[in-house]
Amino acid sequence: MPNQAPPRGLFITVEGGEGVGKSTNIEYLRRYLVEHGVDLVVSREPGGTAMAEDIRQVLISSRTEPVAAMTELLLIFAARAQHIETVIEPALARGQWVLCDRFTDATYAYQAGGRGMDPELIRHLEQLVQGDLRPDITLLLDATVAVGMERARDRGALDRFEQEQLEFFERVRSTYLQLARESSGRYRIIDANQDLAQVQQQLHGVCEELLDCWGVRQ
Ligand SMILES: Nc1ncnc2c1ncn2[C@@H]1O[C@H](COP(=O)(O)OP(=O)(O)OP(=O)(O)O)[C@@H](O)[C@H]1O
Ligand SMILES: Cc1cn([C@H]2C[C@H](O)[C@@H](COP(=O)(O)O)O2)c(=O)[nH]c1=O
Repeated sequence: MPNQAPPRGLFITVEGGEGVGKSTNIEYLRRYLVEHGVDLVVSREPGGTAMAEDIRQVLISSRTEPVAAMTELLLIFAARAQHIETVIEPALARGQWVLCDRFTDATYAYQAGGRGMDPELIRHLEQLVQGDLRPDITLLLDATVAVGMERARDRGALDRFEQEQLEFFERVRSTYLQLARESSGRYRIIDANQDLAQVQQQLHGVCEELLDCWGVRQ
């Protein structure tokens, strides 16, 4: 009898502005899903492979030379191409779930919303680099810019993106909220202003929904 391919894994992304709690809550999600038997790959963007992590360092390092918005955008998609081809696609094809800290919605929020680049340009690159690959579900951790930046500052030195003006982060936040409205079927908005226990209570509900969805796929 021919081997049957495993059902394709679920592609989950976590988005939000600086300091809203993505890393902290990805660890909560990872633990919950693994404890419930999910074969999971956790990754992040920019990054997720040795080469893409090198590109991440180039992107986030503070520097005196001004960085052209186009250079930034192309580096982000170069890292993404490497990440998709060597990590994300193979994992999904093996039936593993992929939980990724940021993906292309971050490019719409930061490069289009924050920097003012034309979203059509991002759509072209998205199609070129990703083909049909899109997240199945996106969790948006939404907090006010004041709350997120206070948490980011308490954590330590700020990187090149974190040194932007408050208006930049307001545009990033409103772009994320607009994306969530436009793709409401894919998005789950989590109120990340709350304390950690309350945030994780909201995430618990999403995890149950994800496991139900998994049951349907099996
Ligand atoms: N709900 C919360 N209430 C209070 N503090 C929190 C909460 N969530 C996270 N933190 C703290 O805020 C800081 C930033 O959290 P974390 O690094 O998880 O955010 P992040 O979204 O990954 O940040 P960045 O995108 O800037 O890397 C950490 O010190 C974390 O312990
Ligand atoms: C994927 C992606 C990321 N960025 C920016 C946003 C953040 O400031 C940094 C990554 O650091 P973090 O620890 O995840 O906060 O990169 C971006 O501008 N565009 C993107 O597509």
